[in-house]
Formats: sequence, C-alpha cells, structure tokens
Amino acid sequence: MINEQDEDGKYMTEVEIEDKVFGFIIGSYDTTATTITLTMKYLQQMPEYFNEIIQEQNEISMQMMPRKELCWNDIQKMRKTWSFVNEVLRNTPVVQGIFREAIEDFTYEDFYIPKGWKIYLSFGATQKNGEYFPNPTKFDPSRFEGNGQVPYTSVPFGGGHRMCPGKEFARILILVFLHHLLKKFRWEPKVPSEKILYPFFLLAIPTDGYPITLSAV
Ligand code: HEM
Repeated sequence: MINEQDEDGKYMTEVEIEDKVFGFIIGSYDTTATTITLTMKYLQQMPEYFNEIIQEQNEISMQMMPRKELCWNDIQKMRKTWSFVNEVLRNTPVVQGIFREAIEDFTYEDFYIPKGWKIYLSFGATQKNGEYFPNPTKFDPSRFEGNGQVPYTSVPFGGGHRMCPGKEFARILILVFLHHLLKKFRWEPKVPSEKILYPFFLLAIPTDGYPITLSAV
C-alpha cells in the first residue's frame, strides 16, 4: 500500500492506509471471530442442537481415523454445523447491512429513488421475511438443509458483484475452529442473560464480550 500509486502517480496518505488496514481487520477477522462467538452463545442455549452437532463432529472424527488433520472432504460433511451457523447469521447477522448507490433513477413500490442516492439494505429485516422464512423468529437450522434458501433472501455475506470474497475462507475457519472446540471443550457463560447489540452501527457484539468458563472434555 505504501508503494501503490493511483493513475496520477499519487500515493495513499497515512490516513487512507490506516483506513484500509482497519477495514481489513474488521471485515475479515472481527466478522469471523464474532460469528464464532455468536454460534457458541446460541449452541450453549440450545442443548438439542448442541447434541446433534457434537454427534456430527464425532462421526467425522471417527471416519478420519487414523488421520488427525481435517481435510476438505471432512469440512464438506459438516452440514448440520454449517446450517446451524447459517441460522445464527440469519437471526443475528454479524454485519447489520450494507449500502449501495443507485446508478440510475428507478421506482420501487411507489418510492422514487434518484440516481446517486445511497440505499441501505438491512440484512436483519430481509432475513426475517415471512414469505421466505415461515415463522421467521423461530430458530430452525433445517431451513438451510436440502436445497437451502432462495438466492438473496439470507444474505449475511452480502450479494451481487460486491459479495464477500472471503465467504468460503470464513466458512473453513469457522468450521475448523468449531470442530476442535467441540471435540475438546465445554463452556458456561459468565453472563447468562448477556445481550447482543450493534453498538458501532455495523457489527453485532455481545455487550460483555461473551466471557465464559471453559472446561476440557
Ligand atoms: C463470517 C465472516 C464474514 C462475514 C459475515 C462477512 C460479511 C461481509 C459482507 C456483508 C460484505 C459486504 C458485501 C456486499 O457489499 O455485498 C463483505 C465484504 C468483504 N469481505 Fe467479508 N465477511 C466475512 C469474512 C471475511 C473474510 C474472512 C475476508 C477475507 C479474508 C473478507 C473479506 C471481505 C472483503 C475484501 C470485502 C469487500 C468486497 C468488495 O467490496 O468488493 N470477509 N463481507
């Protein structure tokens, strides 16, 4: 970035570089870490799904033996675990929404949007649409099993040309982390009624940082 020049030969300022580094950290690390945190919080509150997912991970471990390291095919088998994460992200999208700019004038449901206006797409609202998610406030990971969902109805990674390019990488990070966590540890929250808020507008954050007591299995 220090050496990068634009078409006029101008270098980025320190503030522009800081802005990009900050963006990378929030966009890749914080989103993935927060998704793991939220998944742990939901799992801990739902023993029925917890047991199903432990079973899926145990079966994968058995099939891996004597191999110890996870490989691509093992990750593809983590269907229940990934459906659970998807339902967490539908209920509590880590990124609350995104902006788009209208590149031409258009009318949508009697609202006239002039070219150049910024439009906010709220993931929280989109993902609770009862037309696509019957009983939308019910936590139900089976919504993501089989053929999954209609495109653009559950959009925690955005959509279209600017959709998150790190989605598949994030999926691997989350599933590998959950596999090792569930095989080796159990946890209890220190603040059982902790809330999840969007204090900085963009990212979901448990108010106390989800402190836990961790114990080895
Ligand atoms: C669970 C984890 C993640 C979530 C929920 C997430 C979510 C998102 C969302 C909602 C967007 C905006 C998409 C849009 O405008 O349509 C985005 C963009 C982006 N994400 Fe992620 N992300 C995650 C992980 C990652 C990781 C691990 C990386 C990189 C290693 C990454 C890199 C990016 C980049 C570079 C963009 C900007 C793409 C562009 O503007 O063209 N993300 N992400």
